[in-house]
Amino acid sequence: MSKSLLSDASQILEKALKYVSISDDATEHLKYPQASLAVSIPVRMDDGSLKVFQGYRVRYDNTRGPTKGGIRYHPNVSMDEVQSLAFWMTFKCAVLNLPFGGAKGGITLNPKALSRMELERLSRGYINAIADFIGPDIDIPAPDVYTNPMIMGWMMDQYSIIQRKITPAVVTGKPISMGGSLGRDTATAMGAFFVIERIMSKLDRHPQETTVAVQGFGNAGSVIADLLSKAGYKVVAVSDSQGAIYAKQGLDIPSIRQYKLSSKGIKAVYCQDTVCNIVEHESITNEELLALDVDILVPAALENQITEANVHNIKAKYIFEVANGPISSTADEILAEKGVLVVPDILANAGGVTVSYFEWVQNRSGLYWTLDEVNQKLHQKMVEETEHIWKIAQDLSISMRTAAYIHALNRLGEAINSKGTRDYYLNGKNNY
Ligand SMILES: NC(=O)C1=CN([C@@H]2O[C@H](COP(=O)(O)OP(=O)(O)OC[C@H]3O[C@@H](n4cnc5c(N)ncnc54)[C@H](OP(=O)(O)O)[C@@H]3O)[C@@H](O)[C@H]2O)C=CC1
Ligand SMILES: O=C(O)CCC(=O)C(=O)O
Repeated sequence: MSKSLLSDASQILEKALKYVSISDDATEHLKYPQASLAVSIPVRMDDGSLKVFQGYRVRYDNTRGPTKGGIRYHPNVSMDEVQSLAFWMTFKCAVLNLPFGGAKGGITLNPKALSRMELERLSRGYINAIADFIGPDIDIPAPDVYTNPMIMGWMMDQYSIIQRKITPAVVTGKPISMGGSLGRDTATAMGAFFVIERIMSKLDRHPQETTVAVQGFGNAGSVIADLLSKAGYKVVAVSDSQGAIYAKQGLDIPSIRQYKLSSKGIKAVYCQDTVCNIVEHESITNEELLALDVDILVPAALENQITEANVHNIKAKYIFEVANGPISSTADEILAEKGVLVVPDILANAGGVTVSYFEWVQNRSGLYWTLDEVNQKLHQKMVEETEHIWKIAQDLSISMRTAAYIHALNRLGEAINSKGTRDYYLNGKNNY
């Protein structure tokens, strides 16, 4: 039987726990998701038929605060995937020292096959089904793959209808007009950019002589490609679910973003559309993109993209995991042996949840920040935690991933131990 994604994801704990003195109770506590909810969501389709979709929400651990994590709409969503994503959120929030635990949600579907009205009914139906499981002090959803501010707006509105009061802090990543934060739309990539810049400067690498390939061209991938190319990095390849394009001399990212907005796939750029100023390039596959001889590889699509099957083809020197879980645990070990520097998801993509935290704070205080304030605070947090993790990795001669988990485990272990044993004596009420 193949290993579940969650058991593969949690392999890292064994490595990190060797360096951390936390109690056996705390260790045991972190092995399992605290609460996992599976729901059926009936949706009236535009043609009058009824379709039932499967949805999930998992709260992995709430010791450090209400749980936090995005909602994914994708055909591959399963309970195992959502539990793994919630596990990563727990450690990510601890790495960034946010007052949150980890959660994640998802619905199994291809959202591209639904009309806007069907999507809205589905999103509101999902909130009806999970309303008792979430809340501004309990669990706070946000966007992830194939969800966006519009969907977050519907979800916040539906929750407010159920509660009979406007409750903006129940969901982050909302439209600005509904209490969203400035800078949340670019936050995942902006946070990753701050981490990349800090690590490249430590390694004395200059943008102009650094080539980059980015897999995935959505909220995270398209913005990081743009930020890097504007900073002078040579972004030579980008991709989406349909395929990739490559240009040795570097791609014109703003034009490709513009082109992608018109909802044509990246590969269609190859057909030399005259409206965009796109440099000469060739069409390659996603698999070929991962194997390019570049300095930096940025997986920004889905999990398990680099596994035992293709890890030996990887030529990049540095990998920044903007996607969650793009490297399997076995591949991660092989990359470490090859001397590839991997900056893990729980640091590299934590800008999104960090600005979600800022949004939650703004919603609760009623005071809203400028874009500069948001980005300055984001910069400060990303750089501070990058420095901590870099130092742990250097001091102990271990990978950045193990260092990041050590950093998170110290914070989580302390919080779990501070709570004592009261959780275990609440007569079944320990799942709030
Ligand atoms: N949004 C956020 O705030 C955060 C996201 N992340 C993580 O970043 C990753 C990307 O999320 P996000 O950008 O928000 O998602 P989006 O839905 O905005 O974009 C996903 C992108 O990935 C592409 N894609 C899908 N499947 C594949 C595939 N098999 N190969 C290559 N590309 C593929 C999509 O292609 P197409 O355009 O053709 O559909 C799309 O360009 C995920 O792992 C997510 O969990 C992490 C932290 C925060
Ligand atoms: O913004 C958030 O709350 C969560 C974002 C997310 O899902 C992630 O970091 O993977």
